[in-house]
Amino acid sequence: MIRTRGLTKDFVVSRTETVHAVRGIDLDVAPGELVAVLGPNGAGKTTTMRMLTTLIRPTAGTATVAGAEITTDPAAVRRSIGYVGQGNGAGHVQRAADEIVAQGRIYGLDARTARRRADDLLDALDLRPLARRKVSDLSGGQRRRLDVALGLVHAPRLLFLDEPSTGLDPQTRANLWDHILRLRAERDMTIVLTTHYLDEADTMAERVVVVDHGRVIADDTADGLKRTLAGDRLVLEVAGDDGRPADVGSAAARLAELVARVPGARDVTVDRSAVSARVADAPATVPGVVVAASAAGITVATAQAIRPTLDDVFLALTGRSLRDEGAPPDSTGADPAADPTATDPQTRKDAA
Ligand SMILES: Nc1ncnc2c1ncn2[C@@H]1O[C@H](COP(=O)(O)OP(=O)(O)OP(=O)(O)O)[C@@H](O)[C@H]1O
Repeated sequence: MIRTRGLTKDFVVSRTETVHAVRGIDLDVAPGELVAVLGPNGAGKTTTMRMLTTLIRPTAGTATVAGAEITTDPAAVRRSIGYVGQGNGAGHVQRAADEIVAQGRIYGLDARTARRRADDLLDALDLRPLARRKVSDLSGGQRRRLDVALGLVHAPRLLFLDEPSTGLDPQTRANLWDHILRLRAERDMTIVLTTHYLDEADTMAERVVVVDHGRVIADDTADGLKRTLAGDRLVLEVAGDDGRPADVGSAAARLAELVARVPGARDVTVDRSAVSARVADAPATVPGVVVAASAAGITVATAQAIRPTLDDVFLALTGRSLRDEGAPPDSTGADPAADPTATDPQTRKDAA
């Protein structure tokens, strides 16, 4: 459904300053996949999505989206895709239902089909009671559902969602996702989304593509990434025979030796009565270690199997936390984010 090779975007901000927003991305997305693109601020997620949706032209590289080349046949790409951007695309004075119909008409649907599709989407996205409301009167979550309806009115095979749930409360996010996943199942859609929410990428996506400084630095299932890049952590607490610190310390040291023998165990550390280690599968490791400890006369008082998060994955990959917002952008000059007038000449041309 998507194939990119060496996809690159430089923004020439001034004669002395070029932002290397996307630095040669190779990405393949199969039909029906749900892929989350994850990365810190300024990583190049939106720029990549804007190239794939033909809103801006790449500086270099190739990309085929839904069977059409983005630079030579952008109209064919646009017919096959839906795009829900970061801002609210919906106008402010139209009524919700009219907005969807108008969008359908823009995509070349005849009036009847546009109305029928709008009707279906109002039901599917729980917008029916709001159909006659002005867009400006809708809440953030309702607006976001309307945005999704606008992205889906021409029944695209491929849907791009740029941070679909940013700013929504947890319940509204969950509700929006229920709707999106149901529609995806009904229509057999391919979905590519960007998100800042690690849990969202973790639970919704079958595949997570981690982007940093304009490059793909990891690409796997969330579980695969965690297994190979972060690993589980095992934390065991020993109980001393009579509670004396010396006994506890020596029991912990002996337990650490046992843990170190677990195949694949690494970073084994002892902190007073606690032994901690990285292992491939912590829950599966606990019983064997507890039995071996007991056979050696060591009582394990508590055992915790700690699964890594995608943030641990990002930390392992980059040494930074994804939760630290405001990662510095890559540029050969000053920070373009500091200059609100900085725009890409190509963007201006495309927007015109
Ligand atoms: N029109 C533009 N002109 C100049 N620089 C730009 C332009 N658009 C994006 N950039 C820069 O390109 C880099 C990548 O931006 P992009 O919006 O793709 O990041 P992102 O990963 O989507 O970030 P966020 O999570 O904050 O939305 C940033 O350094 C950004 O400042």
